[in-house]
Amino acid sequence: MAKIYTDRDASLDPLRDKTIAVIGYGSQGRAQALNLRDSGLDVIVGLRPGKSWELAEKEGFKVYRVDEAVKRADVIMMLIPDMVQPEVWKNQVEPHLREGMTVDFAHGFTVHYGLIKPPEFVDVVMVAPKSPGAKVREEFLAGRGVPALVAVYQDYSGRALDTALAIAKGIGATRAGVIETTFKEETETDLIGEQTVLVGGLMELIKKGFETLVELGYQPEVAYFEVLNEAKLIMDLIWRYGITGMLERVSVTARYGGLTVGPKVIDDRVKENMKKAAERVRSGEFAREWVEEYRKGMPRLQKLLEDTRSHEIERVGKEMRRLLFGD
Ligand SMILES: NC(=O)c1ccc[n+]([C@@H]2O[C@H](COP(=O)([O-])OP(=O)(O)OC[C@H]3O[C@@H](n4cnc5c(N)ncnc54)[C@H](O)[C@@H]3O)[C@@H](O)[C@H]2O)c1
Ligand SMILES: CC(C)(O)[C@@H](O)C(=O)O
Ligand SMILES: [Mg+2]
Ligand SMILES: [Mg+2]
Repeated sequence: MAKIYTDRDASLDPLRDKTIAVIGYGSQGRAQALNLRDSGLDVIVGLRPGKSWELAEKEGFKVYRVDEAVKRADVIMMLIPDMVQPEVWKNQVEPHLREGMTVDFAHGFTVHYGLIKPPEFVDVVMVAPKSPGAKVREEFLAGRGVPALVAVYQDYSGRALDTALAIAKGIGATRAGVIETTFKEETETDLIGEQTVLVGGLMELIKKGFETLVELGYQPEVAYFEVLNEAKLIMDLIWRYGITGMLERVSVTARYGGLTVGPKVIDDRVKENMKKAAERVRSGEFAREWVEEYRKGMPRLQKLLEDTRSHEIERVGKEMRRLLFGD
């Protein structure tokens, strides 16, 4: 049984009288910095000059260059993109680390795949929200939290887990539930999950469902409402009530059709494909490919993004979202 921590099991004490430097003010950085500050903790932000710097200052933070922020802090939160972390670490973080500091990650990628090798005199922990950054903030403001995973990679002080749990509490995650894991388990499950289900799988399922309806001659707007907009509404039912709970809340016709046809569409070959993707993550092959793509300037990523942007579902989606949300 997984070890799960909630608010009762965590205290903010390990972070009191400490300065936390949140490095990066993007998706996770902004959400976590704001939540930690609202939890009464001392937070500064480390960045390079640019839009994020202006935003963080506008939102009331003292902002410093990364090296300067590291010098002023006791706890460093590495919330910049995974591929950017190794260089920033080498040039601006590592040279200024002092004995007994804590370094926190929101994903284990760089440490697990050996792109960052922390010195032995610091605690190395991870608090990985199982959520996009915007929701980390939104749920916190609503008095709730998103679940997270917590892990200790290196326990120099003997109190690394307490510090990690304090971070989890400060960002609101213990309100929801925090599971203890390892850097390896978090890194591999996060990558496998986002590639096969959350980002890759969902996106492809919706696109292929849309293409199928449009190719059969149905109106693209009808197809959009059917397979994209309503996917969120059905997902909300699964999220809140579970799969059986969702089945209980759709028509008996949908229940029978879904249960009989679903496994024919998403068949065992899909699972075999998922296992292949998982193997590439577990062997480090995906990480090597991604590092290489990043070094080349990400031409493949740009091309794929452009193809996605020009897909018909995006054109129709823009119109339909204007109707739904007025934007
Ligand atoms: N995005 C998510 O929802 C999410 C969810 C869970 C975990 N994570 C993890 O959180 C970490 C941060 O990811 P993110 O998506 O929030 O990042 P992001 O892409 O939103 O980070 C952008 C921020 O990093 C700053 N930045 C970029 N390069 C920099 C540099 N050289 N020096 C200083 N600052 C720089 C930018 O100014 C900006 O403030 C990653 O490890 C990621 O895997 C992200
Ligand atoms: C939000 C996700 C997909 O869960 C996260 O893992 C990420 O990499 O952005
Ligand atoms: Mg991820
Ligand atoms: Mg994730």
